[in-house]
Amino acid sequence: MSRLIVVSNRVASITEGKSSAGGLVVGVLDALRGMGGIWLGWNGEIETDPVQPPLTHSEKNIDFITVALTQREYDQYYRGFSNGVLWPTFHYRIDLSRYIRRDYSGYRAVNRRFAQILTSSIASDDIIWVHDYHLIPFGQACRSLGIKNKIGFFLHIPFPSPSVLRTIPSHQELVESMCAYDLVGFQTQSDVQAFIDYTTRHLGAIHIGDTVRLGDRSIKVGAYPIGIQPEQIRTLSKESRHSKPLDALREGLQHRKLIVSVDRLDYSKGLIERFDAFECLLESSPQHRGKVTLVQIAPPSRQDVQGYRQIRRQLESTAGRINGKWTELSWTPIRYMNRSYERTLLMSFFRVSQVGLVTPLRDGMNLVAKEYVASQPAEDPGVLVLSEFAGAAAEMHEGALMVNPYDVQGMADSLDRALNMPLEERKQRYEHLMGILKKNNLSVWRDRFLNDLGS
Ligand SMILES: O=P(O)(O)OC[C@H]1O[C@H](O[C@H]2O[C@H](CO)[C@@H](O)[C@H](O)[C@H]2O)[C@H](O)[C@@H](O)[C@@H]1O
Ligand SMILES: O=c1ccn([C@@H]2O[C@H](COP(=O)(O)OP(=O)(O)O)[C@@H](O)[C@H]2O)c(=O)[nH]1
Repeated sequence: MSRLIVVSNRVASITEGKSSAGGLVVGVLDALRGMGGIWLGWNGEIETDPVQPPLTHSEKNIDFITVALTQREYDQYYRGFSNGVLWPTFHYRIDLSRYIRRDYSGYRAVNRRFAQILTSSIASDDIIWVHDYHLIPFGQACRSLGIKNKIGFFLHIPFPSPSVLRTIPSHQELVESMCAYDLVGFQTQSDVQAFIDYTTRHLGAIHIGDTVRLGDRSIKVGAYPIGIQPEQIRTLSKESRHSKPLDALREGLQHRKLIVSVDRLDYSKGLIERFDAFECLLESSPQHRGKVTLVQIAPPSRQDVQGYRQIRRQLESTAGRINGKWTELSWTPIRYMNRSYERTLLMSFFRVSQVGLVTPLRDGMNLVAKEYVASQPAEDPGVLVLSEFAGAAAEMHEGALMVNPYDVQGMADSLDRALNMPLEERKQRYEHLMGILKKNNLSVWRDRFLNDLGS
């Protein structure tokens, strides 16, 4: 049987119970656990010495091959081009993008290095599944080393419209390199369409059915929205019901209603607009004052990348201003926490809340939206308030209360509606959403992608 080789920038530690913030790691780990294989990627370490050989170890049915980055590789590949250019541009924040030619060269060099490492572990019938924007040219690097295996690429973040993508000076080379894959998968149909638009308009590719033809290459393209394991999340959500942190949360709330939000501290997540919307709710619906608390969990992320420190400062000052204005002796409106929690605990927080507030300005998928619903008690479910710009909106728009995160008053109105929603309507929405989550769970995502890659 052919083996699965997963290649991604971030590699999870499989240690049970260890928290890992970030949807890619959570999703890929669950997918690999199911079938075993190899996982190649960065181990999160930065070496001061020149390039170190890769480290290997096995845990359960997964063999890990991990690589430390040198400081220069980290600066150019991860901090520079991946998170200083690709991330902001693909999330439509071209104002935050800082293109430096040297970083782009470093980005390509790390992709070549990872491909080189793979050559010593690969068998001819292995299937290679490459993940995310850090590794766009990885497939091409493999091809130039003579690797002929099936290679699929899945982009976890949005693919921008051609006019936005073209702001990256090396856009053409980048997208051409995506054509070295046999299958290119995206989170939503609009991402697929944007890729087809670019390749047909700017590369002269031909689009026929589910393939794009460029020269002698034929690349399958499709939408593969990443899912979760709803039953597993449901079980997790009940596991910590007697834990100290949950007791502390309950005690602090004093029977008030709870709105909960969980995001990496990233400018794409719409945190400032969300805090403004919560304040707008307090202003426009006085009956909620003193009766509802917003808990925002926001673990710091990529703090050495430009744009992230600034959003952190802005959020601290927004939360401080709102709390300064509205706090009473027995009530703090926003509880803002810059730390990560284990998923088990997060799911239990979701379970005791009345509203899950997920309002990114752009997001590839947003697994938190799905986890929120799966954590709810069927007999008294909370309401998901969801941004139309999250990838999850394509599947969840009928069951969630949809909002435009740029419309602060609109979000406040939806919060008011969610907080007052009758039980019957909440149950109907929940049942509908759970049906979708079960139908397109994480195994379906993995199997659909791998079947299409293998066929
Ligand atoms: O590895 P980091 O730089 O610390 O960042 C964490 C991860 O963030 C992004 O996650 C994305 O994948 C999710 C699952 O498909 C999706 O729901 C979410 O919308 C995306 O933003 C990033 O794409 C990963 O590569 C990072 O590891
Ligand atoms: O303190 C935290 C915050 C987040 N997460 C997990 O990290 C993932 C975040 O994925 P999402 O797709 O929502 O966004 P991303 O961070 O990948 O952009 C979800 O599975 C969360 O449950 C976690 O385990 N602990």
